[in-house]
Amino acid sequence: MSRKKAIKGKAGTSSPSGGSPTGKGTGKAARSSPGIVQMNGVVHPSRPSISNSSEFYDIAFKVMLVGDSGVGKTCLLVRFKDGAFLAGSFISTVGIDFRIWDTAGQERFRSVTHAYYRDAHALLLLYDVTNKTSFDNIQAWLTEIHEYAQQDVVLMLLGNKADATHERVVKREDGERLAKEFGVPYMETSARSGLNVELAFTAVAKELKHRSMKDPSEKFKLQEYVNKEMKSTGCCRS
Ligand SMILES: Nc1nc2c(ncn2[C@@H]2O[C@H](COP(=O)(O)OP(=O)(O)OP(=O)(O)O)[C@@H](O)[C@H]2O)c(=O)[nH]1
Ligand SMILES: [Mg+2]
Repeated sequence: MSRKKAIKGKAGTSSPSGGSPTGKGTGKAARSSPGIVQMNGVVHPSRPSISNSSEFYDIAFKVMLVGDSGVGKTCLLVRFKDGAFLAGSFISTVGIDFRIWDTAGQERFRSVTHAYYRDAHALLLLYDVTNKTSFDNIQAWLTEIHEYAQQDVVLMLLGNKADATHERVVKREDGERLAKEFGVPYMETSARSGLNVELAFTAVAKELKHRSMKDPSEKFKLQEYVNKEMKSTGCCRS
């Protein structure tokens, strides 16, 4: 059996309580529509999308995007989906099926979000580089993650909206420092320009695949991979 023949990915986005885990919100994003978005990346485009079924897949992962309301979780996911349809290596092998549950982020959905944490294999934790509050709330998000997510969940911190240079209030160095402090891989992204979007998902997928191998000959180092890939494409350090 080839474990490589197919990888099924599920992704969801979440911002419980319509903002931060502290309930403070970001201030910047007045609207609170933290939908839970589920995406099934289905290999074999000739097959119809198969939701809630893993019979065709050797490996199935669930990935969640979390962070304050308005940091760009939905945009990042949509950007990735479009990239996946357009970009080289994915185009011939991956079809994407989206199901969107727009939960509006009300308090009463918090328990739903917590249930998702428990099942998540990977979490992309986003803040918005133009929104200091969303950055300050990262620690609270990490507390929530430690409380509800699996202990060995793959976690990556993303500073999104890196394209918005004029509005930027959180420096890349600040993100790096925070990530180091908590031992979490980190990079900046932009759903608008596409900066590092595919890399973020690919890095997480590679880490998950590595972990799922029965006999991992060497440990996959997510941050090193990300740094190498950013350098080799000559992109995106600021
Ligand atoms: N400049 C810039 N704007 C972005 C980027 N990503 C998202 N936005 C904008 O930020 C706003 C919020 O984006 P969403 O993706 O809806 O945010 P969200 O995190 O899903 O928010 P909730 O669903 O409320 O939790 C939108 O107006 C987007 O256009 C980005 O990379 N760059
Ligand atoms: Mg959203």
